[in-house]
Amino acid sequence: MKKDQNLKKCCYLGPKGTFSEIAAVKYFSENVSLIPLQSISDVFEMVQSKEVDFGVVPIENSVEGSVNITMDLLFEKSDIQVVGECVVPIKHFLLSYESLDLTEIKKLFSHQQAIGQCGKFIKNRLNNPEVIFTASTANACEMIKDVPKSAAIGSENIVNIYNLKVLAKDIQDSKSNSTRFFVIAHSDNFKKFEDPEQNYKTSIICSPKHNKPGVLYNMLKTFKEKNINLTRIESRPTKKQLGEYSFYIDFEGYKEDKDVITALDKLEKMSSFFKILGSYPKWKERE
Ligand SMILES: O=C(O)C(=O)C[C@]1(C(=O)O)C=C[C@@H](O)C=C1
Repeated sequence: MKKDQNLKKCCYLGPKGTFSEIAAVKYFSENVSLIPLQSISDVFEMVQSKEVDFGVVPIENSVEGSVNITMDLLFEKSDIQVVGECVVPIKHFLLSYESLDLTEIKKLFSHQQAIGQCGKFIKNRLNNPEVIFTASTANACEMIKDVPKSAAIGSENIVNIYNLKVLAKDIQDSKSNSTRFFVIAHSDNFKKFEDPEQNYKTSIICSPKHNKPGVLYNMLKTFKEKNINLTRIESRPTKKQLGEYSFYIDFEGYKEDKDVITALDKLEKMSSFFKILGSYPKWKERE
């Protein structure tokens, strides 16, 4: 990656070799200087402090669902805007510094999402190893260095960085396993998108004001009335009281479109908490 003084800076969950790094490279190509950090929460803090221009964080996986820490930080942190999305196919490799038979592995290290995405392989092919969750897949590869009979789950990219042996390839349960990432920026650095030809998506969070029959139905009806296509709806507990939820909604459209403004105005009136996370170009694989 280039180290040019004039390049914009983008931080991500490191160390080098994570899927978050793959996402950042895929999204920005060579046009950014990459800064690996130790946690997703460090990425949010660095973006909030304006020390970097962008951060790349995982938001959801096709098998394991939402990345809760990212969901919660999007709720909590102010001055953060979602300015982009990127989808990365996730292929997991079983890696070690030793040449081991699969059944010899006593300790298995990886990120919780990666372990979840390889659940069937771990159950069917390994001999019930102790599973240790790590801050990232690349961090798992660092951690197994001095642990005998250990292995890590990580990306193909990491094999050469750490000089690892590949014990098994493509071990994810689903062949179409993929993770969606958000590109975040400080609101002050946010430049309005002005390409009318682009297809945009918008992400919001809202918590209904009242817990009564039909509340969610009425909230969602506002989108139907304006013919707005929802692409995702997820809930997270508000953490205030059992049974109270915030809804994370993604839909097609730009936050300043006339119909979107009308729908969101209505929705805000029904909400005790309401936040527009941002509008961003819908992800398209580049040729
Ligand atoms: O640990 C990594 O390599 C990451 O970039 C994190 C992460 C995640 O949190 O979902 C990203 C993509 C994969 O789904 C597995 C792990």
